[in-house]
Amino acid sequence: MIRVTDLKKIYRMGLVEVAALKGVSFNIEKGEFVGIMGPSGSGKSTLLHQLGLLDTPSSGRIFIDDIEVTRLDDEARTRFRLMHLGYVFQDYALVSELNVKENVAIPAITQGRILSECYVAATEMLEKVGLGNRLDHLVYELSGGEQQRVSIARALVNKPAIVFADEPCANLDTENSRTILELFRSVNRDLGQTIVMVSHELWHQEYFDRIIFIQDGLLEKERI
Ligand SMILES: Nc1ncnc2c1ncn2[C@@H]1O[C@H](COP(=O)(O)OP(=O)(O)OP(=O)(O)O)[C@@H](O)[C@H]1O
Repeated sequence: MIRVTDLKKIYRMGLVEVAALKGVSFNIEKGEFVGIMGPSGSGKSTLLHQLGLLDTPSSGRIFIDDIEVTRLDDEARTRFRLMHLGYVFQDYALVSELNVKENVAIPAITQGRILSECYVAATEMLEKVGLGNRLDHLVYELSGGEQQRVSIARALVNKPAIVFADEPCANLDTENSRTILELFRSVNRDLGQTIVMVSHELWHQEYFDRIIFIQDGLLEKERI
C-alpha cells in the first residue's frame, strides 16, 4: 500500500543543512499497524510528514496504492490528503470555539458532503471512540485523553485508507495512553485502516504489527 524508495530530506536554513532522512526504503502493507520508533532527533516526525504528504522530500519516491504521490502538484496533494488520509497529532489540534461534534465533522464538511450527513458521520465516530455522550461539549470541558479520542474520531470521519499519528500519547499518562493505543488497535482490526504511528516509548511496541526503527536518518532495522 505504501512504498518508499531512497527517501531523503534535507532541511536548509541559510548555509546550515540538516540531513534528517538520508535515504530510507521500505513498504507498508494494507491493514498494518506500524510503529516508527527511534531516538529523539532520529527523523521519525520528518518521515511521517513525508509519508502523510504534509511536506515534500528532497529526493526519493513515495507510492500510495501505486500512485506516485511525490509527483502530485499542490492541489492534487491537498485533494489526496482529504480523500485518503487522516491525521492525529500530539497536541490534538482541535478548534476550541467549536463543540466536539463540530470538530469531528470538519474533514467531512471540507469534502463537500451534506451537512446533516457530516454530523451523522461525526456522531457515529464519536460513539466508536466512546464519546457519544460528549457531542455538545466544548473542547476545554474534556480531559486530555478525551480530547485525543475526539481527534482520532476526526481523523477517521472520512474513513481514510491510512491514519498517520505523530506521538499521539506524548501528553497522556500511561492509563490514557493505553486507552488510545487500544482504540487504534480496534480501529485497525474493525475498520481495516492502515495506521502509521510515531512513538519513542518502548512499551508501545506491543501494540504494533511491525516496527520501523530509525536512527540518525537511516533505517536501523525492521522486525516483526
Ligand atoms: N523544520 C525543520 N527545520 C530544520 N531542521 C529540522 C526541522 N524539523 C526537524 N529538523 C531536524 O531534523 C532532525 C530530525 O528531526 P525529527 O523531528 O524528524 O526527529 P524525531 O525523531 O521526530 O525527534 P523527536 O522524537 O525528538 O520528536 C533533527 O536534527 C531536527 O533538528
